[in-house]
Amino acid sequence: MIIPFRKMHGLGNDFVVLDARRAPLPITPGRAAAIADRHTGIGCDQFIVMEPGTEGADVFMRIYNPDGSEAGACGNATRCVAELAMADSGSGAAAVRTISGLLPSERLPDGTIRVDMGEARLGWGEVPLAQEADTLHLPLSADGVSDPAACSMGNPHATFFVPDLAALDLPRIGPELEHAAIFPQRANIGFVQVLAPDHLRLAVWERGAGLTLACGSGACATLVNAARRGLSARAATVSLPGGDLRIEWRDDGHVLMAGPTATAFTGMIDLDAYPA
Ligand SMILES: N[C@H](CCC[C@H](N)C(=O)O)C(=O)O
Repeated sequence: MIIPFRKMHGLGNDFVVLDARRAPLPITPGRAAAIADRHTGIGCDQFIVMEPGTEGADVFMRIYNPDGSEAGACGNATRCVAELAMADSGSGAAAVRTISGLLPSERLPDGTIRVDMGEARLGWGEVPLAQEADTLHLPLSADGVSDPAACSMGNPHATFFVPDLAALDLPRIGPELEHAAIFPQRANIGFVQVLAPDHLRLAVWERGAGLTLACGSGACATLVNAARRGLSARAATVSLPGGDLRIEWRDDGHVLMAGPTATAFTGMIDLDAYPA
């Protein structure tokens, strides 16, 4: 089955996007992982399938990590899929549904996309954690980092506050933290340096993907955790290796994320060339 694909990214966090809104596609976790492989597939941080929208959504977005695991949120991909839905409808707004909820999105005058990423979930059972714990101070550490906060944006995030990001060996400590026993569904691990109350520098070791140039849900979780700790305001610029996102934790608990989208190229893919 030969079909078109679109290679997109949000600040370098890159995606292969397939469109299954008009007809279902034979996608399995194994085939998603094979297509995401950067040597034997097209290669991407997340594999995205657009499906028909339900219950007020213009589109349903299914998210696979390169290890084949399905994720409940992907902020950078949400902006990209919202952009595609808006281009199709000719409107300046679109609602994207994921397995975690409905995400209203809009194009801002400067051309960036702002997504209401929904409420940050702060309870230990919502992150989720394996046992009851104070999500502001988790009993977890690794070489050079300790005492993270945690929350969910529809996917699990831990946030370590560090004095100097450049001093950390993230490929060494990321995997052990991602798979720590306290995270029954693993977790995305953020490392943040607070530059100012309205400016955070963040790097994320992503669950199922490793180090990425940007993580939208991670930027949201980081801002929320920093504000909860009194280390930042409720709105800030989050600077990731791939660029900046503007994040706001609204008084109603919803988290707004604004940032760019880009299409790198389009092409055709033969799904039968990839093992199901
Ligand atoms: N690795 C994440 C999914 C992608 C998140 C990230 N790319 C974003 O922009 O939010 C997880 O397993 O929860």
